[in-house]
Amino acid sequence: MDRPAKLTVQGFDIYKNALSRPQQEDLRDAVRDIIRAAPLIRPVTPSGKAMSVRMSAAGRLGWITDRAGYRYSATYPGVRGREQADGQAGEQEWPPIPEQILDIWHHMTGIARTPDCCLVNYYDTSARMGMHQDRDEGDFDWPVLSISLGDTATFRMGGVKRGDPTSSVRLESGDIVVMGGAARLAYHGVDRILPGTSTLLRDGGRINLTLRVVDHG
Ligand SMILES: O=C(O)CCC(=O)C(=O)O
Ligand SMILES: [Fe+2]
Repeated sequence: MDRPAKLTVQGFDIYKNALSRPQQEDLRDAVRDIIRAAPLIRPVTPSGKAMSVRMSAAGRLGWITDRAGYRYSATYPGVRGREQADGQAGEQEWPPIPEQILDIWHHMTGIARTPDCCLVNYYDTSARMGMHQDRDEGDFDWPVLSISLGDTATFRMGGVKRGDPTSSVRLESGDIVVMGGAARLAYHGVDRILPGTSTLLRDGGRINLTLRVVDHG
């Protein structure tokens, strides 16, 4: 994997076309394995509103949200079919972060430390994500790395204050974004998914992976 060309927009480092089609297919299959172990759930925000994005995670910690708040959890909050036929949420750990995803993190960031969380977001063509900061981690010196797979998204980037001017870029399958430095606490969100823009995912939609060092305590 070469170091792809970088475009910087409002402090967000955007690497277009960073992953080849075979790499994207390999990642797609790795994500399928994660989702098999920890099926996608549609989380609710602390106010009780269902998110349009569905989520899973891999790693030591997964980011979750429910009525109790936004946080990282060492266990999967959903109900797993086979072992949890009684309908009780389990005390099941998240699956490990696949090696090829860790390789991308190390290669793109140059950071030796392994991320704690690989959040998996699945957007169907009507899903979006409102403008927000990623601020549930314990240390904002570590960047967040994001990988896009499947249909193109319109990704909106702002500043560190809500209401700062924004601009948007199209993130296509195989693009990588690194949010570090000034952009680490910048607002960002996904305005929309452009249906039919990729053949990577059989049923369409978009997968976004975000890698984070959580570093609590
Ligand atoms: O889907 C994306 O590109 C961004 C996801 C995101 O901002 C997040 O999961 O915090
Ligand atoms: Fe985010």
